[in-house]
Amino acid sequence: MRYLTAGESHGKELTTIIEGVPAQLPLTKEDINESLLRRQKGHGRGKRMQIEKDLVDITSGVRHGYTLGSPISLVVKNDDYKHWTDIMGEDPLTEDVKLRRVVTRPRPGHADLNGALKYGHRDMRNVLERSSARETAARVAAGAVAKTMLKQLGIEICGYVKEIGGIRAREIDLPIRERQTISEQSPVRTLDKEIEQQMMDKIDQTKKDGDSIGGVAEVYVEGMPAGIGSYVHYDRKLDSRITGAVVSINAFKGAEIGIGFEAAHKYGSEVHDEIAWNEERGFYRKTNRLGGFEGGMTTGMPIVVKGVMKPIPTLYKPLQSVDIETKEPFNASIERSDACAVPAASVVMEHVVAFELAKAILEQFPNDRFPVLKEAIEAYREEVRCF
Ligand SMILES: Cc1cc2nc3c(=O)[nH]c(=O)nc-3n(C[C@H](O)[C@H](O)[C@H](O)COP(=O)(O)O)c2cc1C
Ligand SMILES: C=C(O[C@@H]1CC(C(=O)O)=C[C@@H](OP(=O)(O)O)[C@H]1O)C(=O)O
Repeated sequence: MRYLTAGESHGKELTTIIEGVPAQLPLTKEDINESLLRRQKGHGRGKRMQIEKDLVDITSGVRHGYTLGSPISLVVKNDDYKHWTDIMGEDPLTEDVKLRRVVTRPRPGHADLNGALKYGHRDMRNVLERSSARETAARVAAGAVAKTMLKQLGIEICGYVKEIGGIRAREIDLPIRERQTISEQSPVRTLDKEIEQQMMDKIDQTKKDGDSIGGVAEVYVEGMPAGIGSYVHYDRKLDSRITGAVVSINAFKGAEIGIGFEAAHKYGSEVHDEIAWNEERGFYRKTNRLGGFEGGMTTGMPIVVKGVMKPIPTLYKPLQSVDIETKEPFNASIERSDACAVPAASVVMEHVVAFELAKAILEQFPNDRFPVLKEAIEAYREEVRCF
């Protein structure tokens, strides 16, 4: 299974094409819309999210609520496009618009300058339109299809916020359903009610100061069978695929599995999870410090992945940069931006991880027809339990 996305931030629409989804998987647009709307929520976002109402149109690959096995295309309209037709439409730019709206001032921390150097664009709008995290709506749409498949295979996934601007959530051990409900109700999508208000205050203060903040999101998965992924080749190691997918999200700078970087200063006896066995579960680990992975394969324990998001680069508080035409230094000033998008990004992270998990499952089991896949996974789970 693979996917491509297309679309500019202020263009007409975003398109996602997913290839390799098995036939006969029950799939409706409500499954996808729920995810899209969740991505739009979260304290700290700017005015753009009040303009958009992300709803999907499934334009191919699904009939009467079931996938066909053919490519699935998903379209999400940009409601903001109507305000940008002179700049983003098909007609040539008028001189007046050129003077007013050509972007020659790169923002530190965004893709503007590198993209201009690479593709030779002197109007950096040609870069920022595609480098914008608006594209994450299209990725969430793909992930929602993957999540729908995983759910029907008994695999549940949830993303939430662990830290915003230095305010950390406590470690709270909850079953997946509670994680889903609690994070959903939280305006900052955290599981820790006690620090929720502090996180919001921090975001509000940062916004007042014209600055931005980042944080840490976590994704938790229950129900993945042991032995998904492989140790035999570098590009089949599922932990590396997942962390790669996390770092591919706009503004994500790192990812860790389980205790991650903490392992650097602990003894082996404090890190590795002891193996146990009982009739009901088969083999399991007594603890889960390694976050559900050993040797690039799932252990059957919950998967725990964290991702760190840097602060948003577009700041009201100006940072120094240099105009690419005049070569004069200037202080960047902006019209609108998110102050903190970690809550929204936790939803994006949930969906990119879901896609990688679903893809790994489809590589390992019969993947043409969903009912056959489901049976094969059930048989495999039983085989592993009785091993
Ligand atoms: C959900 C989400 C919303 C974002 N919103 C903004 C924004 O409003 N302004 C901005 O400058 N960057 C925003 N970003 C981050 C930029 O897209 C990102 O920093 C940029 O593409 C450069 O990529 P890099 O930070 O990964 O190097 C957002 C990221 C995410 C995941
Ligand atoms: C549109 C989304 O996020 C955008 C991501 C983004 C960026 O530079 O990454 C910049 C902002 O866009 P605008 O300049 O139009 O206000 C965010 O709103 C979205 O998440 O759907």
